[in-house]
Amino acid sequence: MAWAPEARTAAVRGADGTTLEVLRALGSGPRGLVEEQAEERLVRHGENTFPGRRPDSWPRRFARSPRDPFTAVLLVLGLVSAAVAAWGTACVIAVLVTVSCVLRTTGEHRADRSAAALRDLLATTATVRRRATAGSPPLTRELPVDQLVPGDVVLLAPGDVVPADLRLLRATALTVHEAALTGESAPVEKCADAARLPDRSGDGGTPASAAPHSGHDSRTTTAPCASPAPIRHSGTGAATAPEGTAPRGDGRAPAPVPDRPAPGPGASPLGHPHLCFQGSSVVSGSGSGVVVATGAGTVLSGALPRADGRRRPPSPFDRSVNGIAWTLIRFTLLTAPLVLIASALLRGRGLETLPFAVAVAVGLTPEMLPVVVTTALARGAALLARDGEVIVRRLPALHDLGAVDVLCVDKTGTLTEDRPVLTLSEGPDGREDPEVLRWAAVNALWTLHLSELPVPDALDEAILDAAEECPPGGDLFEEFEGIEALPCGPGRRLSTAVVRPPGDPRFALAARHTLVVKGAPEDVLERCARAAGAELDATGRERLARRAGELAAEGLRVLAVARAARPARARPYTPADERDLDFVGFVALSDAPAPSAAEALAVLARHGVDVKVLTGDHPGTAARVCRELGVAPGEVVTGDRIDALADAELSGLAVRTTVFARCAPEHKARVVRALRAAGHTTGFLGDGVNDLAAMGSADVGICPRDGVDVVREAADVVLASKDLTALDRAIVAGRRSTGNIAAYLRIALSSNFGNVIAMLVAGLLLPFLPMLPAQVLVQNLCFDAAQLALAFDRPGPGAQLRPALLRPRALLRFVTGFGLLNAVADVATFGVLALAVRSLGEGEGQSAFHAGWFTENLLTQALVMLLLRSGRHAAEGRVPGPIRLATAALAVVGLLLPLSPLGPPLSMTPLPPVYYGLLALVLVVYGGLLAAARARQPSPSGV
Ligand SMILES: Nc1ncnc2c1ncn2[C@@H]1O[C@H](COP(=O)(O)OP(=O)(O)OP(=O)(O)O)[C@@H](O)[C@H]1O
Repeated sequence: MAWAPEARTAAVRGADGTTLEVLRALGSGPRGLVEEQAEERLVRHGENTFPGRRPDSWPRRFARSPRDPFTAVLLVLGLVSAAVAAWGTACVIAVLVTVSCVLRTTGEHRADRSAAALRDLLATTATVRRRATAGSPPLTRELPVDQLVPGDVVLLAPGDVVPADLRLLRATALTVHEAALTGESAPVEKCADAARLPDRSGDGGTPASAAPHSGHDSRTTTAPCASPAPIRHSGTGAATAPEGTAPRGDGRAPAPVPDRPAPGPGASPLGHPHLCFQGSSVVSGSGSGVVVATGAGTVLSGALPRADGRRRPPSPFDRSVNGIAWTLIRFTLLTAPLVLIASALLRGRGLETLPFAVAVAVGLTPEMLPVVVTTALARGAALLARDGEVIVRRLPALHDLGAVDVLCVDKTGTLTEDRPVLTLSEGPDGREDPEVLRWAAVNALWTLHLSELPVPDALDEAILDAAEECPPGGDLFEEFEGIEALPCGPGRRLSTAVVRPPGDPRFALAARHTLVVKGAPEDVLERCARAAGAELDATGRERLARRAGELAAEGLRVLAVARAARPARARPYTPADERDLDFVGFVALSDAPAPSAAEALAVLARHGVDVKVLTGDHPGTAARVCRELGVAPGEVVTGDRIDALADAELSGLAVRTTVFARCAPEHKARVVRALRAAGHTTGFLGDGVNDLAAMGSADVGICPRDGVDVVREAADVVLASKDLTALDRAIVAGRRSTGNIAAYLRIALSSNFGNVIAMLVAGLLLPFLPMLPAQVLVQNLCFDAAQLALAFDRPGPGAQLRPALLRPRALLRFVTGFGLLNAVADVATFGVLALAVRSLGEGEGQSAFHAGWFTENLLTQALVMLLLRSGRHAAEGRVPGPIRLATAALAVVGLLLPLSPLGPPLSMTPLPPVYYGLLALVLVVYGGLLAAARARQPSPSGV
């Protein structure tokens, strides 16, 4: 990977020397900066703006605008005209390029500014430690990420996006995802103390497990990671080492941590286990670090163009709008040589036809497409944001949202309220037993207390609420002391708390430890060896699993509870210790369906969106919830079954299936990929770290505003709440924007195509050029200005009923059909003109012909805009403001320009009045044919 030298220097500097040396070099300490110091640094270093978020200035954007492919084509045509000294054509092309660049730059600049304002609404915060004055104690508070400065001490927890480049001061089982930087999908272990990491670089680092321990629990904060992350309690009497130092097993004063040697100049700082980089995300564990680089100085900032280019596969927007654009460009580039060859072969003309050929090619170019696309999408996004319900983080995502025909959602919190309430606590014999709830509560309490989860787990909170009200009650904090927690995590469906009776920490190892486990019945039961004092054999396990299934079929969320007593030990616990357990019983919780979910699902179905539920929960629970919401669950497919299928088999199954249960993150991602492979435009709505992979695999990632940071950063669309009704409105808004873009393409391309054919026919039939290059280009300017109104149109209801995807083939068919119709109208006009100008002399006759055709072209364009705007309903319904104004203006210019003082310079003279009568006749017939052909067209969403 290549990064900016500045980024490399800052990162390498952060890796260089001991932790204390780094802190000293940064003028900071483990207690964080003083507020005044931080303010002064903010002025000096500037804001820590996330790379890629700094909007470009207008002039810079304008300077870049000719890089757009359509503008580039126009510039090439302009240069060709200048090369053959066709200065008129070259000048008009220059005007055209300037106008389109100014419009596009202004549109994009405005869209960018409002997108930046929207992103500010979602401003991610970081947890920092700062002091009010040098003598005051440190306070931990949330700070907008852009306010971070070098030297700030930042705390990290699962789900956090690392807000700047950090040198770790403390790390507890910390693993981070560095895919944004390295493309590596597996989480990477990070450690504050390089010497304690497993030896990966051959520098003699000592694994923590080999470190000596004192007689009491020496649970330090810098041990290496295990997966999933064990979370250590620092309040068990262990001497917690001051940050930047290594705790000693002998209880003496901590010693400075020996560090790995710094990498040489030019070496990748990414290899450092004690550096965390902006843009990576915390998967598990926790930690703190001092900021070594912010803003443009971060490694991500230096590597962004490459990182960005690698991240996103082509979206539906790229495939449709961009695909169409490139087809048109190829076509346009072919036009000029074709015209030249045809007029040379058929009329024996030479290079003098070049300006005309260039003008025809320019006439074919929909140079306003980028302007219309940006305006239509930005307008749709702004309208959504105004209601405060939906924020579109990436403009093309609005188009993609409109194209979504399959929406994958999780169950908890989307279809249900995620406010579980305990309904049952029963022992192995099926009888009510409050003891089961008590053990579940012990697990919940210490898991919540010891794990730094991004959001408290709703199941744990519900269990604690129920335990408080349930006799014998008692203070669970006093009853046990928590030592360690292995929480649930992506793909892990159980949690374990290790507890012991409270007592003097010096005798900690004399007491026994109890592992309290709760989680998915299948996962807990397979780790149980006994139930109700007797051995648990396969039959017993099956009976209990059946009971769990019965409870789940009632729509309850079922958790099995188990425990095991173990001799006390200092060594950390890992998932391997979750075995040989005593089954205690089941707790079950009800989670009511979300009030608006049933209605929202029905509306989505009416709008042609197939909703699929991808949940980590029990198949029975998922199926029941779906039924309660009026959705037939059909056969539920579980994660195990997904594992057994090849990609091609999964595609077929995924399309047929509505509910997927017991899904780990990779199952959700595979299902999403399978649906895309089957040709569906797939959206994914999720809010947890375990949804990240699926979000990245979907065409559109959607996340509620209170989702964890890393998921929100990955999402294309953010919802104020996890409400499917709001999402439906966003989908409809996306379809409207796409409808407008499609209308522009249909109208611009079919009239351009028709004109080009007519010009070629006329060029071959007539002894003179049917239109002078300047006329072609002025006409083009008028079309462009009028067609901009399409970005502001309100498409008819037909455009919102089905997923709207621009399909190049369907568009091509449409353009060919309607273009030919347009050409027929033009050729009919030739006949009319021939009649009307018959009596005029040669020169005047040509000018009158040019004027007549100019007027006809603008009038037919106005007619096309009215009749083809947005589906068959448009022809019947009300014509909205901007279109009415634009078409009226076109008609006025078309009728009056040849009569105005601008007429003669453009070689146009007034026509005899009889022409207007005949023209009206042609327009009426053309309008009738157009409306009839439009009525026979399939839905506008297909274009
Ligand atoms: N706090 C917890 N303690 C123990 N087990 C849990 C806890 N939270 C979840 N589980 C178990 O893990 C399973 C999967 O949880 P996960 O969070 O992946 O999905 P979910 O919340 O059930 O559903 P969804 O994927 O729809 O959000 C749960 O069904 C439950 O059995």
